[in-house]
Amino acid sequence: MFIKQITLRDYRNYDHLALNFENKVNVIIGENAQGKTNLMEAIYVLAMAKSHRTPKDKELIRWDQSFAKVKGHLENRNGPLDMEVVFSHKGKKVKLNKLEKKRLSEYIGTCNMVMFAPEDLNLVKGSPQLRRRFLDMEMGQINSVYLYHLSQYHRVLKQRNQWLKDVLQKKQKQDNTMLDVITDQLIQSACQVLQKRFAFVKKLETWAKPIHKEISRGKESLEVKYIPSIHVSDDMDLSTMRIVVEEEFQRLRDRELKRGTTLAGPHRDDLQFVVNNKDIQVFGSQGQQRTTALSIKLAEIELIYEKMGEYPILLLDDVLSELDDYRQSHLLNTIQGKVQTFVTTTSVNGIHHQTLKEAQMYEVHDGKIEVK
Ligand SMILES: Nc1ncnc2c1ncn2[C@@H]1O[C@H](COP(=O)(O)OP(=O)(O)OP(=O)(O)O)[C@@H](O)[C@H]1O
Repeated sequence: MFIKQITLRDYRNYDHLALNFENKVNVIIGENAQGKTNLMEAIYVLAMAKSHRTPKDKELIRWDQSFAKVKGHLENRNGPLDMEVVFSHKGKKVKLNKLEKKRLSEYIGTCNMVMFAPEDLNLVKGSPQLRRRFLDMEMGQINSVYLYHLSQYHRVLKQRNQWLKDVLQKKQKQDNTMLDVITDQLIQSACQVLQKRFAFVKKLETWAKPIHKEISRGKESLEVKYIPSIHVSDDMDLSTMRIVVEEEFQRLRDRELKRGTTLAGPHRDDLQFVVNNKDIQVFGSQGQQRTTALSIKLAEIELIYEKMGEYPILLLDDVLSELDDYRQSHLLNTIQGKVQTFVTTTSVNGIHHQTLKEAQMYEVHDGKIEVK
């Protein structure tokens, strides 16, 4: 899969932009605050209908304008494909081959993308929220059933939390039958989300293990574990899992009523990265944490290929210079010739690799881009 052309209209600091890309490495060079990340974000938005750096769609609209549009002309294994996302103050609209899709789940997943930005280097040592977001974004684009259950889960969770809060603040009478009904709905979606996350993490580990071994020059062995807040495990079938989750919610009921919030479930879970039997969030060096983040990203590329039969598009936003020569080479060697890649950098100095020498170069200055 690759993007042949992107058009932007009033997107961040771009008023109008139409740019053609090659199915190879495309390098976007520019000084700070010229629009490099904005362009990467726009490419990401084209596939995911939301930004990787803000949950607020309105921020994407150019200041003082009423809407922002991102359009792309792509080529996948089935032929040409047109994608379009429009953000306005009323909301967003997506179109596939000029036809509007009412549900985002019918749009997301058409074009797969892997983004590697400096904040991804925090995947290991950052907050659990970051790792959950990573799981949800990556799984959502290759598994629409997961996306469906996840959105159900969040919808019911919000409702349940509101109910618990209202009871705590005495705005609502405590009605246990009502709580039972909402809890039952929550458990149903929670078990679906949990089962799919367990399966994804297992696959991710299978791919990441050998990649990690190679980047660490055979010295380290990586394990990736899903850490649930409820004592369920990946060998449980759905009905066993359900019983365990139900019991946990029974046990937590009084505490939840006192605290006014839902205390366990997929929204409280985490991922753990273990290298040579040590949790590297706690014990890992910065280098080990980077190697792990890179292995996970490279594993994702392979996982998407396995699941979708096509390589995703790779976005490397200001991240090459954060990796040492060996990790850089490993990354570039892996993607060479098979993955359309976008790289942003303030300078190509220090990036020595054949791939970059053969890349298409673009220069960005104040929301305008020139092909070099
Ligand atoms: N909604 C918006 N409307 C207009 N301009 C915006 C909007 N949002 C951000 N900008 C501007 O876009 C500019 C470029 O931002 P961008 O994040 O793309 O920089 P960059 O080229 O990646 O720089 P760096 O190397 O520092 O990351 C910033 O000056 C910012 O003020």
